[in-house]
This record gives sequence, structure tokens and C-alpha cells, in this order.
Amino acid sequence: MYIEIDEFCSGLQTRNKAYSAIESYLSSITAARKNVSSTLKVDWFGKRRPMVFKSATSEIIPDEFEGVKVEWRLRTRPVEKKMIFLKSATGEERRYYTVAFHPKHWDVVKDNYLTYVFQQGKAIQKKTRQRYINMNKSGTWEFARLDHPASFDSFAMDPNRKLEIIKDLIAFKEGKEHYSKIGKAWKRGYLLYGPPGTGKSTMILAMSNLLDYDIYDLELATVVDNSMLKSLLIDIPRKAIVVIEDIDCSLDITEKRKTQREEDEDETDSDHDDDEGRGKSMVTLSGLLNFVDGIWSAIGSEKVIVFTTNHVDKLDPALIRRGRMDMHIELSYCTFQGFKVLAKNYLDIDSHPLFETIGGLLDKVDTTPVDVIEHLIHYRDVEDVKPCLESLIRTLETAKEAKEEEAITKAKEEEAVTKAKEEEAMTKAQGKKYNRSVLKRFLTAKK
Ligand SMILES: Nc1ncnc2c1ncn2[C@@H]1O[C@H](COP(=O)(O)OP(=O)(O)OP(=O)(O)O)[C@@H](O)[C@H]1O
Repeated sequence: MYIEIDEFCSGLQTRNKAYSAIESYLSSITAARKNVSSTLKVDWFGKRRPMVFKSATSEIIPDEFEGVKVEWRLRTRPVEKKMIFLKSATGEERRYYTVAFHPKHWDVVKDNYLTYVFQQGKAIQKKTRQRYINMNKSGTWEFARLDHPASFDSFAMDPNRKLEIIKDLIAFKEGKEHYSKIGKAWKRGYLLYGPPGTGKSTMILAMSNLLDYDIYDLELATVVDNSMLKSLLIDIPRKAIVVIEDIDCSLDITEKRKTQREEDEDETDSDHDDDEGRGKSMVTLSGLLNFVDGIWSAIGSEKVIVFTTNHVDKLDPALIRRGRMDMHIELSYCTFQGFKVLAKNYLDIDSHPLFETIGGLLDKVDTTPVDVIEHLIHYRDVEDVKPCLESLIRTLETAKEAKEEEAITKAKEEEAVTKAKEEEAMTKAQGKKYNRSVLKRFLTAKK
């Protein structure tokens, strides 16, 4: 008897949890086998994780459970033509496992063995869990391994605010009972806003590392309509951070596409009423609101939703009102506190005689963390500390001078405008006076 376990759930692009559990379980028994003459594959994701051994495709992996002998095998089959858009990690092939056993053991396999394999696999996954970043493409999710060291420890921002955010995230992660008690979906929204280069993307990665959640980077520009949005959301499992970056531009794009489509439809004559796409709507603000806290928010749980923007003032207030985006986090220019974190990260120093000068300059000039990092990144050894800091100081001083010059020019311009306005007002007043005297003379003459 054979049981087949596909990598993806039938008809869906969702990864089959049974498949991943089997993969982990088999990897552990394969690694434990000694004196095997078969070909093994090995994946290594760095020092912090154990090596993962896998059997090559079609290699038989024997196993035994309560005296029942079974044989596992990894196989592939080509993707059906009509399903070609559903690509798995192996390109146009679909992977699946088969487990073979004598039919008389059906009950043991069905009732005990498979549960045992899934549980063991899940436990191993917990230990060796690899996180993924998922990106939407043509209505499905494509994934890549996520291995970024971003952390809150190395994130430059006001330490009190940072602590507040960390506490909030941890309270969310541990808040299952709380959410169920208050009858609210187990979700939390964060709005990250600030100029480019202030760490919005980096903070999302730090969140993912802290919570141990996968990232789902939703690019609205490629989501054709609300129904595609819905089907993408259905595929997002628990423990996920759903990100929409540059939300202001994303909505712009969808609005522009909508206008363009309406124009195109106006040009189409009535013979083409059945044209593909007609009657469908684009992703709309209400679609997004539904996603955040409407009826669709009931899809799955334990999700963090993050919107980022460089222009918070451009966003529709409905989208970001408190309760939808629970926490608004401003990421701004580098403060002295932030600089000290960066100096520790990049130069491994807590203090330096030049710190005071830098602190004074940072108070006066708007500099993003990424601009500061540009100077610190050249550090190789202790000798480089001073040149790195001096290079930063030079740039900050130049920026300060430019800012002062700009302020002088602006003040001069304002003075010129005020003077011009005053002169204009005076001329008008004189004109009125003149007109009044002419009128007086005219009236006297008439009399
Ligand atoms: N606050 C910060 N703390 C530590 N590193 C930072 C910080 N801000 C930026 N960086 C560094 O600067 C680089 C750019 O930052 P990031 O891409 O996160 O900025 P962003 O705000 O998302 O920019 P954009 O709006 O252009 O997407 C990153 O490599 C990150 O390491």
C-alpha cells in the first residue's frame, strides 16, 4: 500500500504541513543512519543551525515502527500544464513523498505511525526552524530563505521607545488568551513612518527575528483585484508578519490603474461586454480595510500587519486610525542616542572624545542612520575609529553650513517678499488716495 504526501495542498499554493514535517523527520533518521551506502544530500545554513541531511530523489529510506516496516521515497512529477503558474521550489516539478507498507499494517500506520512522524517532524522543525520571506507574484506566494541578523539590540533609536515596541510585540506573541478573552482577532497593526533610510525595513526584519515569524511582503501593484487579495490572504499561515511597504504609493498605483481601466472600458464598445476583467474591481481602500479589520481579518490568526510610508500625511486617515494600526512608530533622523548604538555596532566603542562634537552636530542637522553608517562602515580595526568619526564630523559640518546658508537665503527671500508686499500696499494706498482726491474735485466741479 502507498500513501502519497504532496509538497503543496491539492489545488492550493499552500505548503502542506505534513510534507514539511515528514521532510524534517526523515532528515533526522537519515542523519542517524550509519554504514549506509546510499547518496545523501546535505544543507547547511550556518553555524547556528544543525546540518540537514536529505536522501536524493528516489532513494529509499527504510523505517520501522512497532515492528512495522515501511519505506519512504521522495519523488517528483511534472506540474500539469494548466497549473504551471504554481511553481514550487523545484521549478516546474512538484515534489511528493510516498510511504509504502504492507496493507495488513494499515491501522497502525494510519492511527499511530503517521501521527508519530508528524509530531517528531514538528518538534525537529521547532529546533531547526528556518524562516522565510514570501513575495506575491501572479497571485501566488514565492518564498526565499530569510537569514538576516537585524535585531532590536543593534537598532538605533530612542531606548525607551525601543523598549516600548519590544514589550508590545512580546505581549502580542504571548497574548493568545487575552485576545480570545476580549473576543478580538489575534492580530496587531504597526504603522512605520519616516524618511527613507531611517530603518523601516530593518525594523520589520528585527520584528521577524524577535517574534520568529515569517514575512509576507505584499506588493499591491501586482494584485489585480480584491478577490486576488483575498486568495493571497487565505494562503498566509499563522505566525506571519504581513507587510505592505510604501502604502501611500501602493494605493496610488491601484487608484491610477483603476482610472486607466475605467478609461479603457469607456473606449470599448458594447460588443465587448464579456471581455476578461470586466466587472472586476481593483484593490480598493475598502478591500484593504477589510483585510485589516473587516470580515477577512477572520482568516487565520496570530498575524502582525505592518504598513510603511515615507509620507504619513498622505494616507487616508481611515486606513491608519488607532484600532486598525494599533501602534504608530515614527522612525526619524539619527539622534545622539541612536548614534551611540551605531558606534557600538560598527566601531565597538561606547564613548570617544569626538562624541560631544557629533552630538552637537546631530542636534542641528537632519541625518538619517544610513547616512551615519556610510562613515562607520569603513571600520576594520581600532586605528580606523578616529578617521571614521572625523569623516562623519566633516559631512555633518558641511551639512550644517549648507543648512545655515539655506536659512540665510530663505530669510533674505522672505525679507524681499515682505518688502515687495509693503511697497505694493503703499502704492495701492496712494492710488486710493489719488482716486479719492480726483473724485472729490469732480464732485465739487459738478456741483
Ligand atoms: N535605525 C537604524 N538602526 C540601525 N540601522 C539602520 C537604521 N536605519 C537604517 N539603518 C541601516 O540603513 C540601511 C537602510 O535602512 P532601511 O532600508 O531599513 O531604511 P528604510 O527606512 O526602510 O528606507 P526606505 O524608506 O528607503 O525603504 C539598512 O541597511 C540598515 O542597516
